[in-house]
Amino acid sequence: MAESIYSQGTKVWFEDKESGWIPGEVSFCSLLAQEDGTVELTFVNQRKKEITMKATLEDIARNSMKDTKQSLPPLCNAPEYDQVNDLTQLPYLNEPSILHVIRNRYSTHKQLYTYSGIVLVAINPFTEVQIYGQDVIQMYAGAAGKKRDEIDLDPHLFTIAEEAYRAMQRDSRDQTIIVSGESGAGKTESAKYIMRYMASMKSDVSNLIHEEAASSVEHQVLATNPILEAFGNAKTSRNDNSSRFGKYIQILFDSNSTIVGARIRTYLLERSRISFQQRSERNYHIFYQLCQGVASLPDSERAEFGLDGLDSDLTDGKEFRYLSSSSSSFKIENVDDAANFSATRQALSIVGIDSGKQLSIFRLLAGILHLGNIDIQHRRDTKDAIIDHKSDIALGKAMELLGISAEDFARCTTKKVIDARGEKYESARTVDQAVGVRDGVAKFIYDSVFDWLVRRINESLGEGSVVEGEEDEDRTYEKSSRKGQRERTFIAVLDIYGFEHFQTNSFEQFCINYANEKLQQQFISHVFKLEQAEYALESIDWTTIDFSDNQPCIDLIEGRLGILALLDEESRLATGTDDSFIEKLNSQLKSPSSQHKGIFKDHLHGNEAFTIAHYAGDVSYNIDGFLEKNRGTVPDEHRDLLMGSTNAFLREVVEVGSNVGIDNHATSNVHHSSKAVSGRKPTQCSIFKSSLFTLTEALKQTSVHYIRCIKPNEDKTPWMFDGGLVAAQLRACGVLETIRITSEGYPTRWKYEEFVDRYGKSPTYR
Ligand SMILES: Nc1ncnc2c1ncn2[C@@H]1O[C@H](COP(=O)(O)OP(=O)(O)OP(=O)(O)O)[C@@H](O)[C@H]1O
Repeated sequence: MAESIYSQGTKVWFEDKESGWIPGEVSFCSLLAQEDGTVELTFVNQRKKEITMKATLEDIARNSMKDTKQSLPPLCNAPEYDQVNDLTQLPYLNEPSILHVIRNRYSTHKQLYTYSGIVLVAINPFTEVQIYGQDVIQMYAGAAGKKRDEIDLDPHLFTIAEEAYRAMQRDSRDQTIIVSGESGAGKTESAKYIMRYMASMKSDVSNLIHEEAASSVEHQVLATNPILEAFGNAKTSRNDNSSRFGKYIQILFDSNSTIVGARIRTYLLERSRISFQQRSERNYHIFYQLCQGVASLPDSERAEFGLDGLDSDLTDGKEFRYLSSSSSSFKIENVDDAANFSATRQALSIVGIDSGKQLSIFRLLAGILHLGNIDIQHRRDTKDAIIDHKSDIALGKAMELLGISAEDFARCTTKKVIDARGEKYESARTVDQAVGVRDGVAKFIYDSVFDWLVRRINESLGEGSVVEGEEDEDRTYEKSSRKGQRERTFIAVLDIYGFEHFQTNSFEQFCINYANEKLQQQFISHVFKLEQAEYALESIDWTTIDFSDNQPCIDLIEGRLGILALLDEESRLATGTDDSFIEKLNSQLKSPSSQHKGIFKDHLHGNEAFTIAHYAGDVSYNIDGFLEKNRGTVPDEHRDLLMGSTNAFLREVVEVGSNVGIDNHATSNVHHSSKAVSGRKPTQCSIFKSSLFTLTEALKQTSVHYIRCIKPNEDKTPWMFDGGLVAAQLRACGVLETIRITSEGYPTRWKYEEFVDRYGKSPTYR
């Protein structure tokens, strides 16, 4: 059979600098030496270039040249496969063939979705497409219970939603739909369509989307979207509505498969955005909504908040430092912040956060904005920090809103208390330190407000005040839920940031890529198991097939003496700095005998960064700010000030914010059965690690479905397909890896009849 693979006229793909891949064909082939089966192959590509290669039949069968390890050109599929719904139906599974099908479906036929086995590949259209209406929902719901190839419907998000719903009903088992992809790829939009689909299963969805004041559970579940977006999304250079946190939303169903509530977990809200935004980016939407919508608030609050003046012409009103670190306009094209403010308020009311509580939230947000306007200067001739008197008004306003004494705040911010063998004395902070403390307080309050909101939504939508992680142990399928109904199973949507690799990568990318390593591991083992199951079904020997596991990379990050452990150790030392952290990394992880050799790599530019060989490629992390971001907390004096505030809501919020970390940490310590680190404030990475642990454990208990969102071009242009960009994302999200696994085994799949039809003929070598 090997002889006929590259017979004359066979279509192949060639790598091309300009277009990624271009077609070509075998123009001539001859068997040079019968004894070792050496064949000379001549190809001509689309650019009329001739390429000649010598290969043995063994090389051809293996698809790589033994001597050079060079690959032979991948084979092209026949044109009738150009639009297949499922990539795994391709007789030849290789990168160019996959790209060709996806490109053809997307750019020519305006089809966003393609299956790749258990994965749905979703390409962002960057324009409105009429495929999510009630009529379409009904079509997909109408196909209930049928297999994909038994229905005459295009691949769709709704197929995945429907499959999850039916599997939940059939198996009484929890389901998770993992939606991943890079920023702007369409995860949040996809997650919303799936949630709408679920919400519509027993209701009239047109009501759910348009009706103003319904209070059905479905409506409450959908109302979580605008709330989370207002508080957790921001304009970034890549996406005007970018989610700056990960979320796992479980939609809870009773035994009649009716929605009875929802439960939300969130991961790692980006805190740094509160005090600083890059050029052309914004702070969280809610701040602009509040400034633009303040006119709609009662007069007393309007005066108290001190935001007036901003509601006239925001483009040149940059009164608030926290909203003006980027030089861009405050406005987002086609976004009406004032209208969105009323939508956010309405959604808050729907989930049971009344207007009194809403004002309490806005009071804290206004407090944060004024806090940012407190100027910190040098005391004359020294480096010591003092609060500039010109910002006394901002200080007064911020502290009035936060219910804290301005004098106490000013003192604690400019001076720190040092405890030297039981004797306490005050020492001045530098300006940088004081600014860091001021911003740290703002970030801490905002993060706590976010945690509080999530907890309130969970209480109101069915979870009660269950601590994250606890319910995984305690939970039974018959756990009682709200309104006296019984929660039986859930369908969850995990909307999580994909693998990130920027010019400069920091703590956030490190955490995100760590999460992706964990999810990738589960994904690959899932795919591998399915592959094995298929071989078993066909009675094919699969014992020789191996796949590369990313466990060594996970060990490097979360192992006992791995990067996270060293980061935490250094963060807890009063003397710890970013420099001492990287020195520690280098000394502990870089020795020639280290088990992490090849995964923890030298950085070309010395001690500013470290490099990890991730499954999706090498990423260098700049260590600047790692420790500060990881500590992520406020000094004890400030915590005391916040906890002693006369603003009862701030106290409540700070309590929730402080406990989220501690609960997580305690849970993770139980899980890992290591000694509880009592009295220590959990660091950001330890909180993240334990919430990831809880997540991966939860995923193991559910049946998982995968949606990989892909950004087809950087310019957000509808129907434009940049092959190189798409290939990189398919690699990062594991689609190409699954193809590789398949290729390690049996990459060519023909139906018996097709096989006889093609290979039943005699070889065509001359
Ligand atoms: N199915 C779709 N139909 C039409 N437009 C879409 C669709 N999916 C995404 N978009 C467009 O792409 C933009 C980015 O999508 P989305 O916010 O869902 O990306 P994301 O992957 O969640 O990004 P981030 O990680 O930054 O939150 C949307 O605001 C919308 O304009």
